[in-house]
Amino acid sequence: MAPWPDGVGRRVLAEVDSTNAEAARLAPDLSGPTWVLGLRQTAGRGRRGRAWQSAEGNFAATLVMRVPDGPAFAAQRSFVAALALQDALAEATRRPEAIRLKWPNDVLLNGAKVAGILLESSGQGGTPGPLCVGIGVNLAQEPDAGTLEPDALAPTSVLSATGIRITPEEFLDLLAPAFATWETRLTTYGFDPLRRAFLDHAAKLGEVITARTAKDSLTGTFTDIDADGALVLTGAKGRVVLPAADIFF
Ligand SMILES: O=C(O)CCCC[C@@H]1SC[C@@H]2NC(=O)N[C@@H]21
Repeated sequence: MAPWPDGVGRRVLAEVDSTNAEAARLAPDLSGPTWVLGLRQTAGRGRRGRAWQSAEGNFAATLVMRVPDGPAFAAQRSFVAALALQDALAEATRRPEAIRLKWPNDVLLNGAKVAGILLESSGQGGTPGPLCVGIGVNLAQEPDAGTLEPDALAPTSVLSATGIRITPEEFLDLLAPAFATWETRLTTYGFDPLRRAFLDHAAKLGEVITARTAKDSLTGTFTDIDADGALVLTGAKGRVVLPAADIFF
């Protein structure tokens, strides 16, 4: 296992409402990037205002870090997080081929959702603050499918898919070094190596998928991720570039 990254802090809390909320509260007093791990999370937040259920034994943590201002810099950290999750889950499960990345913010194990990423800025009053990279992983239990939206991808957990038990603290020891490695690659070589690595592990590349944006629903072949991290679909309307969407398959 790689060592804990230099200069990165760690706070472990027995119970927290949301690690993203706690990270935002702590941010003004932190001197460097810090992981906030909640062993019990009572009001976990998912994307698009959804709730995130964090059952006992699951991983709920947020890395609070400073990035240059601008949405591109924040969005690149969701690729850092996804690739770090790919590495950490591959190490934990010893089944790298079973793990795929669902653009932009989910991780699949045997085709079912095992992890999600939620990026939030901790800024207040219009001033951007440090970025909160929230990560939830179903280590021990998956949510009851009946509690999810009807078109949500089926959930799974590391335990039910593989029989492997790993604690949140052990998982953080895998994830934090992996995140630091991808962050260093990004800041040293730029976004392209991350784009290529993501494509190597992307779910449904070359297949027909449906992407829903706030305004539209588009079906086409998932052909690429562009230099800004946007999804490229090719279909009846030609090549369509979607900076933000939810994808369904
Ligand atoms: O798939 C999603 O909708 C994203 C889920 C992100 C959940 C994590 S759990 C740790 C962190 N704290 C939160 O309140 N949410 C994120």
